[in-house]
Amino acid sequence: MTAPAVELRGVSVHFGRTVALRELDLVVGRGEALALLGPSGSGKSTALKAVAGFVRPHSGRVLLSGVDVTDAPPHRRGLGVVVQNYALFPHMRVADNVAFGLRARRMPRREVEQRVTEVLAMVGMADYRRRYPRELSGGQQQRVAIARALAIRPPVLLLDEPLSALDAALREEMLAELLRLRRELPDTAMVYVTHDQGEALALADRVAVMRDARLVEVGPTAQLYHRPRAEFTASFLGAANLLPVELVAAAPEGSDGSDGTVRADGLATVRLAGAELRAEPTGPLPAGTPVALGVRPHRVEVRADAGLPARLLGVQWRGTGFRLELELDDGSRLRADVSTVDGLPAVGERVGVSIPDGCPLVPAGAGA
Ligand SMILES: Nc1ncnc2c1ncn2[C@@H]1O[C@H](COP(=O)(O)OP(=O)(O)OP(=O)(O)O)[C@@H](O)[C@H]1O
Repeated sequence: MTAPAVELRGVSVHFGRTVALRELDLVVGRGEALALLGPSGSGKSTALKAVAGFVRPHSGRVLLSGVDVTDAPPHRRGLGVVVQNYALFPHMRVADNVAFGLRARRMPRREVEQRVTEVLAMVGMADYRRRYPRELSGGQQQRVAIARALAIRPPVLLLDEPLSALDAALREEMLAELLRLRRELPDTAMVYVTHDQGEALALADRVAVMRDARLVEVGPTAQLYHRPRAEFTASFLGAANLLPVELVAAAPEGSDGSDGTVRADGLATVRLAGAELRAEPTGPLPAGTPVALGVRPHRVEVRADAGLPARLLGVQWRGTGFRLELELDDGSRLRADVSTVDGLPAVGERVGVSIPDGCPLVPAGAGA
């Protein structure tokens, strides 16, 4: 079996008294794209720097293709690195920026030429090789930075918020470019640091959610989106409403459902504001722990006449639709995204809310 592209084993990083990363275990397969997703200060960049060799772990090991590189300097790790502010050499032309790592490796001149041409074409910058970085737009500089990182044909490309300095339209364009690059380079693993869930969902095969220097949850992107195990994941990835519910009938561990507590489809029954709903436990729900139902705003239906009784607290127009703020009769607040407010009463009036069966059920406070 081939070794994974990247392996972090119990990696902790301290900066003075600050613990920036706490015993992180993470594996990235060959050719796999993993997004490190989390709020500011959660330790994402520190994890990436530990892989790159820019910070020294306090404890734990870093392996690349099965080789322990914990003590190796960055330039001996053979990785491609792209950071948020491009960091091109300002006094060098585009072609020389891209050739830098190849020359440092003493690659013959002709091959350097070929490789520079190849990677600049790959990022759509073939016509800009004689420009200086200051003569390029932000998006173009970032393309050159990616070309420079790819020039050495690294087995792993590390990207730290590569789109965060770009405006919204350019971000979209670059995201599409990165997706195309992924298809062109199926053997290159990517570790992608972002706080933007949209980027993580679009690019990653798997997502690792981080919070307060810890890994909260890691799994295939769609699984984390649809079946988060932690409350924090549900709220961060897809901005779910987290509604405290009462568990009426759950799956006892090892139950096949024959005792009548769970139906054959594995859904549990919960009570929300006096009504019963069916929900999907995404992991064990230890007896007696409070549980929360993760309901994404676009799955909430609001009508004038039917459903759970609620009050409409506010309406925001968002161009593509409306975001409603609601309060159920038990006091829980929730957001709903709807395409029209036709037929709904005014703010302050009573409405009916319906929540579909099958929403994920998580232990309240998990991942906190
Ligand atoms: N060189 C440093 N010296 C001291 N503290 C640091 C250093 N680098 C990071 N930290 C601290 O370590 C913690 C994790 O930082 P890190 O940059 O990994 O977070 P992040 O999740 O990447 O955040 P952001 O999205 O804001 O970049 C933070 O509390 C940060 O202040």
